[in-house]
Amino acid sequence: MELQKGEVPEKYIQKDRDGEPLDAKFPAMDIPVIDLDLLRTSPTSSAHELVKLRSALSSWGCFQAINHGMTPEFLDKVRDVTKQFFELPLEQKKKYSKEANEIQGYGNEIVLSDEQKLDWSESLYLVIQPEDQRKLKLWPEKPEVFRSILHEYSTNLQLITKVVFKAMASSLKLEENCFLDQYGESAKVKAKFNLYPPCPRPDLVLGHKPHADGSAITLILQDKNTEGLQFLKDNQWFRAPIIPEALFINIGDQAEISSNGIFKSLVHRVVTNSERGRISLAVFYIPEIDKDIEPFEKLVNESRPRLYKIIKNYPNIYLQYYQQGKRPIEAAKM
Ligand SMILES: O=C(O)CCC(=O)C(=O)O
Ligand SMILES: [Fe+2]
Repeated sequence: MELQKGEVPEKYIQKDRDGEPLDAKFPAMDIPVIDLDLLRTSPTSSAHELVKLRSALSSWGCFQAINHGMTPEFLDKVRDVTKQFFELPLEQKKKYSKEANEIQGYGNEIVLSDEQKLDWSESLYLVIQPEDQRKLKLWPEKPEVFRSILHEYSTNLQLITKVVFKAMASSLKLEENCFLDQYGESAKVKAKFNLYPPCPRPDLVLGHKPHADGSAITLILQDKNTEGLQFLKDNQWFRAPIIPEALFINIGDQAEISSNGIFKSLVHRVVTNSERGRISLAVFYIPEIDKDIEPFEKLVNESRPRLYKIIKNYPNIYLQYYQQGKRPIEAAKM
């Protein structure tokens, strides 16, 4: 259904709020801005960035990346095509609808039970890598530049994810390819375009329910004007600040496992706003499903025992646990 201003149907009203309205003004996260250019250059110039990166990923599990190789103008184009797609008449968007039991395509979140509270959002979910797994018939033809912009964005993210995984490894004093090798050359990269329309009851309704990502890492292009993303740390919600030219990068469960829990995959959610809608583009980097995902041996020692088992096909585990209302990463704990 298309979400409109007006009455909010019961199915969207969150019950287990802890007293506080969902749109309370929470503090902003204090996370660093990391310059990817400094990470690409000499070891000496990157040393300081690596310390910042390790500290950010072990406390907040996220950071903002600048000098990632995409211009602010290009990021605005990505935001524009996202907006233009969601502004198409519903009939046109439905041409790209998810088919039964499919996650790729346009629509609302998957409903797994009758009691499930619904998110105030629409999304378009597309595999972007490996290229031969793209389902082009689900890639919008309107706006006309949608496909070429997404292709260019995807090419850029391929380079960026390599830099980020190598830096994550170096910050842990590990061999720089260890994350990339564990996750495989054909790791899946999925793009999720989100629209959170204005909502008449932001105090009661969420744009995206609390969850941690099942990816290794997620790269988010945030709306330039409207905040909404929040992270839970020590039982308190914090707002993710907007830096228009930055990519917001967060750790998902699989990188928490590989790092033996040093990097944190935090629970996050998206709140709504009564005046303005919000768009975002989240890109998930998902290891090959037949790879063994487990803590790097060098990160297991007497002072830091092994916290996670070997797991395979985490997306499958994720769905089962999520369905039961449990945190999927529990399945991997020793
Ligand atoms: O909209 C956002 O900023 C983040 C969305 C998100 O957390 C997700 O799709 O997993
Ligand atoms: Fe997420």
